[in-house]
Amino acid sequence: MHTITFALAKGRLAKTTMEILKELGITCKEMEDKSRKLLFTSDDARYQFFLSKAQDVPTYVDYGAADIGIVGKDTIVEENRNVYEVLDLQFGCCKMTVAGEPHKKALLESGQTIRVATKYPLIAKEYFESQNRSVEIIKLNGSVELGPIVGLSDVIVDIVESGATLKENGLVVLQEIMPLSARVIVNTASMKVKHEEVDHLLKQLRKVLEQSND
Ligand SMILES: Nc1ncnc2c1ncn2[C@@H]1O[C@H](COP(=O)(O)OP(=O)(O)OP(=O)(O)O)[C@@H](O)[C@H]1O
Ligand SMILES: O=P(O)(O)OC[C@H]1O[C@H](OP(=O)(O)OP(=O)(O)O)[C@H](O)[C@@H]1O
Repeated sequence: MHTITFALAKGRLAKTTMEILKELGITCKEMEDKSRKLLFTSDDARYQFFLSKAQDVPTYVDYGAADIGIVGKDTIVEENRNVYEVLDLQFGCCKMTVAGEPHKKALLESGQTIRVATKYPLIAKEYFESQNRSVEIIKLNGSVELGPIVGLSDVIVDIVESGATLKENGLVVLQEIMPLSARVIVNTASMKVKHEEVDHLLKQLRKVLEQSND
């Protein structure tokens, strides 16, 4: 029996991720303490897990420091690591979009070079390349909607969930890039060496998803 190590994304996705693991019977009393400890062992000692910055989850999984990761599709695409994406967990659902002031639609559809502010430079680059659009990408680290408002950029590439942030700032979705949700990623070597354990976990996860869809 191999121990399986999970890398889990901190932030928005963490609560539901932990609830799903609980449904699989993977619990960790230790984690409920408010300590500075980072790496935890499950109560049955079969699993280890840790929470990290979402962007680091694919890195841990790529290097095999974690066998399995749970993280948003946006992070998987942007980090572009060598990992297997094996399951859509169907929560944390939102969309990657191009957004801006409504009158920027014409500029976006023209041949002119446009400025794009984003936390996701790779996703933006690949999207506009696929559209044969020439763009200048400006990397921001948060509150990306400020870009068009203060005149830093023409448009943004960013996540939209309820649309409230766009609306409150006079922006609209101009183009949809891709749907997003939390996904399971697996280290390529663990997929072979720990096949039995990984396969068993994925089967259980699929069952949990089916039950929640009923
Ligand atoms: N409204 C939303 N905005 C952003 N991300 C969302 C939203 N809804 C779901 N998600 C998912 O949650 C993940 C981001 O969660 P998190 O709380 O860590 O966000 P963050 O604000 O980008 O974090 P950071 O502080 O590291 O920049 C995204 O990768 C995405 O897959
Ligand atoms: O469509 P909505 O429901 O309004 O959600 C989308 C907003 O939430 C995220 O920002 P976040 O709160 O993570 O802050 P950040 O911009 O600082 O990353 C995202 O970048 C959008 O700004």
